[in-house]
Amino acid sequence: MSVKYVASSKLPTPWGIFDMHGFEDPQTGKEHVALTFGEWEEGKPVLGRIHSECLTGDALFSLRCDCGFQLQTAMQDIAEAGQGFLLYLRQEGRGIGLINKIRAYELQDKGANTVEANEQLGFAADLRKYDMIAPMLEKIGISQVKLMTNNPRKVNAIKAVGVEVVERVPLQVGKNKHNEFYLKTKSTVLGHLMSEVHFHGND
Ligand SMILES: Nc1nc2c(ncn2[C@@H]2O[C@H](COP(=O)(O)OP(=O)(O)OP(=O)(O)O)[C@@H](O)[C@H]2O)c(=O)[nH]1
Ligand SMILES: [Zn+2]
Repeated sequence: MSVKYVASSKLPTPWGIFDMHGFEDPQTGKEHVALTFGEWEEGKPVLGRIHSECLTGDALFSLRCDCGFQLQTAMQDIAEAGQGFLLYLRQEGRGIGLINKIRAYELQDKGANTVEANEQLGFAADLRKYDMIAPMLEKIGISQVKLMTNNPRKVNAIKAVGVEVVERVPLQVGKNKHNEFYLKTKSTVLGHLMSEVHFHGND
């Protein structure tokens, strides 16, 4: 199995007190985190987000993408719903890593889109893997998920590792003038489902 559960603690946030569970992947050396909020009956679908690390958006307030806004909104929505989970997966830059993402941003500053930049660097558009989520979800007692995402390919990749996704919940936040082209590329090239109507925040 790809990841090992290590320890749990409380995580107080502006939206409420989550429980935080740490996992280690001995093969990659990556440390992944699961947050849980409230309680659920085993076997019932649970609202949640499977979030890929974006240091720039999640921690450094970048407006180049929508990651930080999605992270905050997901945590807020989970707390408001009274129950839910968030898996924070350490696969920065869709799996190419932080420094390569900065290289990709440099190419994007010169006109490439997010996919072209990856390809110019010799990477596929999306190198993420989801095999670690099955043991993480099992540990926190979840077998069926209502997944907050705009990415149907991610839904399929998650189903492919044996997780039942019973519903896709759109998570369209954070559109601004710096990420307009990026979000457009995600919807036209990467297949993300974005409707103009749902965008809000930082316009
Ligand atoms: N290589 C690369 N990675 C990026 C870029 N912008 C954001 N990322 C990474 O993309 C990942 C998030 O993936 P997204 O494609 O934004 O969204 P998603 O997870 O597929 O779908 P949602 O669930 O709708 O957010 C994070 O790991 C970010 O670090 C970029 O321009 N180039
Ligand atoms: Zn981002």
